[in-house]
Amino acid sequence: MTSSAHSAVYPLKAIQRPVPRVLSIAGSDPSGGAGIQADLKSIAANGGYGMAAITALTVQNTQGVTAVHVPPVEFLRQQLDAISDDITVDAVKIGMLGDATVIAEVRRWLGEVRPAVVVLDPVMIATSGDRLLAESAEAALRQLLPLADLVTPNLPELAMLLGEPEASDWTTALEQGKRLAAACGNTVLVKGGHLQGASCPDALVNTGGLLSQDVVEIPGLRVETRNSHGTGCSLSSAMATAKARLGDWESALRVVKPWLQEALAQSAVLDVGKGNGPVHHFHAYQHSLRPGDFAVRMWEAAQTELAAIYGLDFIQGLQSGGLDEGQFTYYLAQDALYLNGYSRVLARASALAPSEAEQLFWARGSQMCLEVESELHRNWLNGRQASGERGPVTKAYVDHLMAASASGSYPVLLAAILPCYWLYAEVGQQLHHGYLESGASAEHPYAEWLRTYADEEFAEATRKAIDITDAAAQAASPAERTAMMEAFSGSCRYETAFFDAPRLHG
Ligand SMILES: Nc1ncnc2c1ncn2[C@@H]1O[C@H](COP(=O)(O)OP(=O)(O)OP(=O)(O)O)[C@@H](O)[C@H]1O
Ligand SMILES: Cc1ncc(CO)c(N)n1
Repeated sequence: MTSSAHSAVYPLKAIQRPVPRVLSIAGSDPSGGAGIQADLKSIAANGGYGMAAITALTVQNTQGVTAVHVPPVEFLRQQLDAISDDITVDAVKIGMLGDATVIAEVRRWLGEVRPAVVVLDPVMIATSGDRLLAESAEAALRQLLPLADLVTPNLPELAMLLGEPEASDWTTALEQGKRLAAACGNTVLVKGGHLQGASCPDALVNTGGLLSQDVVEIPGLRVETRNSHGTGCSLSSAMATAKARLGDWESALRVVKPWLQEALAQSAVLDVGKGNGPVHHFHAYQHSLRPGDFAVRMWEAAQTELAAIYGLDFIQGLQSGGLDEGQFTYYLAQDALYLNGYSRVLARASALAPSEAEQLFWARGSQMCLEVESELHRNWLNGRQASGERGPVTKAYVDHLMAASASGSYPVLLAAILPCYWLYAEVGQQLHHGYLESGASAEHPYAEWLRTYADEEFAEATRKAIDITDAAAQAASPAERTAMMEAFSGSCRYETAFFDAPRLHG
């Protein structure tokens, strides 16, 4: 491709760093919702590598700030220098500064390092109404504004920086934003968080021609929630990160605004604190599965069926030895028929498997089924009076497996296959265990059969089948996972019905 063709594809956007290195210079909120704790989460959630130089320690939770400690400013200098001596900082977000000595130190560092992106959140008063900047430091903060590329005041802070009354409507807020932007020569992000009403817009304001127009407004709906602790911190650090990643403020706000709206909307999930709780920075990740998660979900779904299985006359009779011989024969004969169909379904899983290891695993399983089938005929059904016809449950179960196989989805097929391994291994282990507990009498009429349940090779194959299915679920789409749970639960119900079939149809 020629370079002109390239610039035709990307006429406006300079894609910058894939993972920008973003520094937050801010205060600590031990409850994790605001300050550097919020910044680090916000930076990570928006694709950056987060760093933090701490200006001040607060004692606060979701109900308010009760104390502030500003460590000696020399220590902040050491933190800042340690970072910039070693690391290229792609973007900086500045939050709580505490007092004028801290502001002077940050000003010195900015002058020396000149980071490419500087976002200043002029934190003065917390959501709870507590002061986070000494009153005597307000003039110093005003003088720091021109060193930032983007300033993100809330409406009370915007008014205070201008020395005007607080705006109570959006038009007035935008006018104030223009005055501040003109005075500081940079871009102001005017935030609608403190407005009344159903809408909650934000706007980028620049009077120097830096934006596509003087005011770029991104509309938004107000989320009905008390959990707005740290929204300002989260927004400003997200903007620093997105600017470094995407190259311009407008693109940054277009991705950050809906992200923050969703973080507010999903904040209740966190259930943190009795006051104004934090937002859910990682809401986008909550649907992703970690290894083992899906196996746990399947296991939970199987519990009702397992309980039903243990309650069956067939299982109790097998355990006690009181099971009718004819029912046992029916069960064995149906098992042989079932295994033939199951073998074909495992062969299909082998054909769909994404790796040779899994292909081999299911192919071995398929072969094993046929071996067990002929073993049933040779050793167990030999000499017994059994019909060679598939009973209704056997037929329905195999049809269910065939349908999963016909779906063409490997994860769905595995979910349908799994209960035959898992529930059988589980029930078999319980029965064998019960047999040993009761003294392992050789007189037990089904002693020999109960001993087959102690097969460690089958237990090992079951563990592997669970792992493979769990991994397939991780790679599957949400819709496929829903289909997996359906297929899995369906097979669990057939496992129960299969043990109950001798009583009904034998
Ligand atoms: N209820 C809400 N619904 C949707 N967006 C909101 C809501 N409250 C705040 N926001 C958004 O959150 C961001 C921060 O706005 P806000 O004006 O609340 O800042 P702030 O007062 O500095 O925040 P903080 O609570 O951290 O001090 C803005 O993008 C704003 O639009
Ligand atoms: C440390 C800290 N910074 C900023 C804010 C503003 O929300 C806060 N509450 N705490």
